[in-house]
Amino acid sequence: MSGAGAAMRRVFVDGERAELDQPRAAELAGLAARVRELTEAVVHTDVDAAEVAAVSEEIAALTRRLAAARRAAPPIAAPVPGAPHIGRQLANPVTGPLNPIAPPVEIHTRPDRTVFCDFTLTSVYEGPPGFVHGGVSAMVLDQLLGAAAHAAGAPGMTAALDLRYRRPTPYGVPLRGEAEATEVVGRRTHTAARIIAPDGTVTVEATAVFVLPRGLTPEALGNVE
Ligand SMILES: CCCCCCCCCCCCCCCC(=O)SCCNC(=O)CCNC(=O)[C@H](O)C(C)(C)COP(=O)(O)OP(=O)(O)OC[C@H]1O[C@@H](n2cnc3c(N)ncnc32)[C@H](O)[C@@H]1OP(=O)(O)O
Repeated sequence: MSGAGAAMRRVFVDGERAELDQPRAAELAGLAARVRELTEAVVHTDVDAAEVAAVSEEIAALTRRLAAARRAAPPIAAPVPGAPHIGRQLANPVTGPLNPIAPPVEIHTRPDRTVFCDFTLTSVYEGPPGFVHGGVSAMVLDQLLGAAAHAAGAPGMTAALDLRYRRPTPYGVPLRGEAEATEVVGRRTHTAARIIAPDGTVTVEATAVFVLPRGLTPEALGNVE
């Protein structure tokens, strides 16, 4: 086996990546949360030039301190019996608590194997003035659709993603994402999802096809019921 399937096998099956226990993951999640606040402060700051220069220097020094002990690749969470595999990618750009660029979005699975998330995007994700960037909506939906395929017991990589932007998506307000698998055919899982604004308006609809890479089984990836 080669390519993505082989890489996933090395990380999730053979345990090639560093696996963090919960207390260590929580420490680093706290660090990432502070960096998210920093990012927002940078986007909105109006301090004077001297202060910008001084803060830039301090941040560069902090970066050097963190880089003093650097992993070769992002770590994953140690497996927890019964917990979904999806939660193991701690640095995922959508859901990863360790990744400052992730909102992060927490995805939940219902007993009927549909998935949902409640999340708020800040103005750092602005695309058109006052609204969420369409690529950011796509990224959240891709992850949510992937989670729906996973929840259905038929995970895979995104092979096709189709989006319909019905209305602009506001930021700074609570959004709801919903997704479900609609059909599983061999290694292919068809899924559908949407983002819903607080007034109930569906702002973005998406469908996607996920394909399990050749040579991998859902069971091999673990935690698929
Ligand atoms: C395994 C992962 C588990 C991870 C653990 C759990 C994670 C829990 C949630 C995570 C959620 C993450 C959500 C973000 C997920 C990404 O971001 S993935 C990154 C973006 N995607 C990629 O990089 C994929 C790149 N593409 C590829 O690697 C390969 O094209 C694929 C998708 C693996 C397929 O390769 P292949 O197995 O060689 O494909 P092939 O044999 O030609 O086709 C297999 C079947 O799929 C169909 N198919 C192939 N491409 C398409 C297409 N574009 N449209 C429709 N059908 C297609 C074929 O027609 C065929 O169907 P059948 O004839 O069997 O009915």
